Amino acid sequence: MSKKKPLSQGQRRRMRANQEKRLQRKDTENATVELQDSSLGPEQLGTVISRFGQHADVETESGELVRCNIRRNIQSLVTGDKVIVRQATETSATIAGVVEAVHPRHSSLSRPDLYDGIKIIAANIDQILIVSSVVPSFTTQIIDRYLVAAEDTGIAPVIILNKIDLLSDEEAPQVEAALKRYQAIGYSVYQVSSKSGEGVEAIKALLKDKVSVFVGQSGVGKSSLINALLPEAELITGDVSETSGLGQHTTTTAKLLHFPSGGDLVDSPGVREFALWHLPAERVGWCFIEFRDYLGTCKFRDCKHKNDPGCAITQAFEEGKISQDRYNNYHRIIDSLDEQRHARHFRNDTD
Ligand SMILES: Nc1nc2c(ncn2[C@@H]2O[C@H](COP(=O)(O)OP(=O)(O)OP(=O)(O)O)[C@@H](O)[C@H]2O)c(=O)[nH]1
Ligand SMILES: [Zn+2]
Repeated sequence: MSKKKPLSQGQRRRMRANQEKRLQRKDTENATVELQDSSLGPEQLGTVISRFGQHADVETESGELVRCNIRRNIQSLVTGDKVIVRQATETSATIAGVVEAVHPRHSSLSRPDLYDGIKIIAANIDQILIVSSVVPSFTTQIIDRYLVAAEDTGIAPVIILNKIDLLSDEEAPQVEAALKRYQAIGYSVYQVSSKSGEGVEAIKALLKDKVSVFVGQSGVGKSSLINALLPEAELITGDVSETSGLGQHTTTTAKLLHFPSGGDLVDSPGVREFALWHLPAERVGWCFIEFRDYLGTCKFRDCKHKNDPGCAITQAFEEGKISQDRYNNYHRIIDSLDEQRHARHFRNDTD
């Protein structure tokens, strides 16, 4: 008769751990079964209207807004995502559906995040509307920074100059010339006044059939412009607000809204603050779209495109193929990125 050897402490521990794992697995299996048992309907296509914690508000193809649980295997889910949902057939509970899967994104907006490195804040955006204003002063520096940030995402940027009711005859020629330079390199430019309504119809046409975000510095008139286009919008303020009777939650998360004249808006304080953060210098050059033809043809691979011998960018600038303004703004951006990097370096040193 063979006598079983008593288990060692280590073996006991391992066995116990395995049992616990098995039980946990059963738990999750049960949870899934429970959801299936609560009679979920067929799969439908939907769009994430907003995401908060473990839940998402999804608009189904039939236009219904459904608060959903999110399947655990879904790694990332943000406003604008196209999803497959199943709705509970008996919908007395607040949570009335499940997000089963996410379709691949054609674009995403992200911002730096203290913990994760990069945090995606919205998906499937078609165009970034860069709002600038003639007041307090018109400046291409800011526009170019936003253009670079937009080009980096691969989402098409459009330039909107707001408050044209305040444009003086004195300033007008200089502003017009700057806008023409943007058109010459391929950007669309719109001039509006959210106050007088001038140009607003053209913006409505621009928004149709697209998902747009408005970005720009504080005070340029983003809220005013959105109000002119979306009169019934509960504009995003970062306060707690209600979403279609589905209960209270904080809407600092991006939210998708429909324009009555067609097209969608994705908005949040975070989206509006979308800006240039750290990009490698080569990437900044590529984001100046008229530089692309010349990139890679400079004499030195690490060319700074400044006083370097054999620089194709500087040559193009000298030949008038790149404007003085854009050339200067490129160097301003590169210099400011260098400063940021130094500041970060210094902070890290003192940690
Ligand atoms: N004259 C004039 N004033 C405008 C126009 N659009 C906005 N304003 C004014 O500009 C100021 C700033 O407008 P907001 O819409 O709050 O600007 P914002 O870009 O949303 O600003 P933040 O909320 O700080 O990001 C307000 O006093 C508006 O009334 C315009 O077309 N013409
Ligand atoms: Zn160069």
